[in-house]
Amino acid sequence: MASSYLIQSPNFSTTLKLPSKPTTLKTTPSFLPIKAAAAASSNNTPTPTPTSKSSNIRDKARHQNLTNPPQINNFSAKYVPFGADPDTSTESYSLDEIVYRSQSGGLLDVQHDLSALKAFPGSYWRALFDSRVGKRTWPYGSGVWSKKEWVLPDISSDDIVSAFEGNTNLFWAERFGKQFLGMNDLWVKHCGISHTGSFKDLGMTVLVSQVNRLRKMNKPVVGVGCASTGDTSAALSAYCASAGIPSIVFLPANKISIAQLVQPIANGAFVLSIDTDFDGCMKLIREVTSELPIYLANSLNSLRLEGQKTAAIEILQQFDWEVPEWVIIPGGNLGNIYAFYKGFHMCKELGLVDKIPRLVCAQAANANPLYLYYKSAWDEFKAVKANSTFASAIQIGDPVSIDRAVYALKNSNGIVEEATEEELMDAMAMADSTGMFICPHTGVALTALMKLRKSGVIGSTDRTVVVSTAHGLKFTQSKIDYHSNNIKEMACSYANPPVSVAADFGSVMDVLKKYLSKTPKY
Ligand SMILES: Cc1ncc(COP(=O)(O)O)c(C=O)c1O
Ligand SMILES: N[C@@H](CCOP(=O)(O)O)C(=O)O
Repeated sequence: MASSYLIQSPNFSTTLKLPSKPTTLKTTPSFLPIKAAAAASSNNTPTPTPTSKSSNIRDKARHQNLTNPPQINNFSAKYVPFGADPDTSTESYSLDEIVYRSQSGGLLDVQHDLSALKAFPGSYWRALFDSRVGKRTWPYGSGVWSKKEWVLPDISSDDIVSAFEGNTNLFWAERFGKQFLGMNDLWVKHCGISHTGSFKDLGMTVLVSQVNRLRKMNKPVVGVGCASTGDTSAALSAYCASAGIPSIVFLPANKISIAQLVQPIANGAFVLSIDTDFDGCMKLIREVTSELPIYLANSLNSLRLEGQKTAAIEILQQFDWEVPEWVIIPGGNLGNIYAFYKGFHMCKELGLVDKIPRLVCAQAANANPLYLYYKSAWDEFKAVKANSTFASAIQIGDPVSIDRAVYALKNSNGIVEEATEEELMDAMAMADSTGMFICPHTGVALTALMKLRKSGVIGSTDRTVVVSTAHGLKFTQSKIDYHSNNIKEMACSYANPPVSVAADFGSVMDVLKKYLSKTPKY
């Protein structure tokens, strides 16, 4: 048998058996608790275990830290200019600084000390992450914080603001795959089945936790603000409300769904409805956050992407660390496509897997600046005026993360596709007819899949994951319009309107018989 050693996982409830002891480990990391740490620090005086009546999961985590104090932590992360050459660039910032842009005005990236993480083999990280799933140990019960060492290694668990987000369902789209695409290995990662109904929760737990820490450090942060097409504002306001931090949201008037609008209102955010589009709101929030001590929560802030990247790691985990061929993601402001790339790339870099999937970014044809750039063979990027789309959360013409998206696509042999309004609405209706209840943005991603299947780029047996970014219940009006055949110049080919019928037995029987005569096997 290969040499192995036993440690207890950081949630203290699972003993991990690791294949081999890392040879380059110099200090005992904070997540090598009880047995290994006790051996490393034999004069620890145990403190009494809190009784279940007097303690909560946060207290228990604190107690574990007392009995098993964090050892010298090798892991760290800092901001660096996005795309800077690590051999020549010396510019970097602590994550405790309030900075969103590099000196040259470019984007930032959170850079982890990979050499410290590499002291542990991929098998170690796989076993550690797997050991935390399905537990309620603070904060590791969260799908994001179960990867804490790769997200915000320095933050105290006490400062974390979490709704135990992540760990979302990876749904086998058996019937949709077979019926519409001739595919047998199609999966939908339901990131929208989440606390506030979208993938934004993954990034917002990280950002708001860091703000919580900054405020405890007396840094000048009076509130947190964002521009939003709906989902970012919902997540921001919920996490801020949970931590008692003021949130301020800039929304384009009449351009987001009622279900999305009511979320920040209910969570007590200061909501500004502004007579412009998302790009206009984004410009305003950037100006405002450079004048006032309001922390910027959009994905321009690279902290957000550290949380969002965990969805990619989770997909690999859910496939027992087998890598799918394709991952398809709807794109708007374009932070998420880079977040997914980063999650996959880290897993490869740190030896958890040996390759990464090909990424597809799917845009609405009415808001397609990335698609046009891709089609020009990356010749020249031009922002567009985004037109109205049922995929309203990606009605964005000047995406802040354009450079990140291009990097992700170039380094994953990626593709960009687009979906017209009719295509995305039909795709949504087709998926719903097989038992899903997806949002229009997921309809955009499914359209991209259908086109790539039709052209033969994606094969019938290719393992493919479509990322569903928001809950369908946030977008019911678009479904109502479609199923009522109430959309101008759209055939609504899969509409399924309700049948009005008189309240008598004969009339009900007549319509039922007519219906049943058309159903197979009757
Ligand atoms: C539901 C939904 N899907 C997709 C996206 C696109 O994500 P990104 O802006 O990171 O490209 C957004 C937000 O922009 C969204 O709210
Ligand atoms: N769809 C987003 C648009 C803003 O994106 P962000 O990721 O940069 O915050 C939203 O829901 O507001």
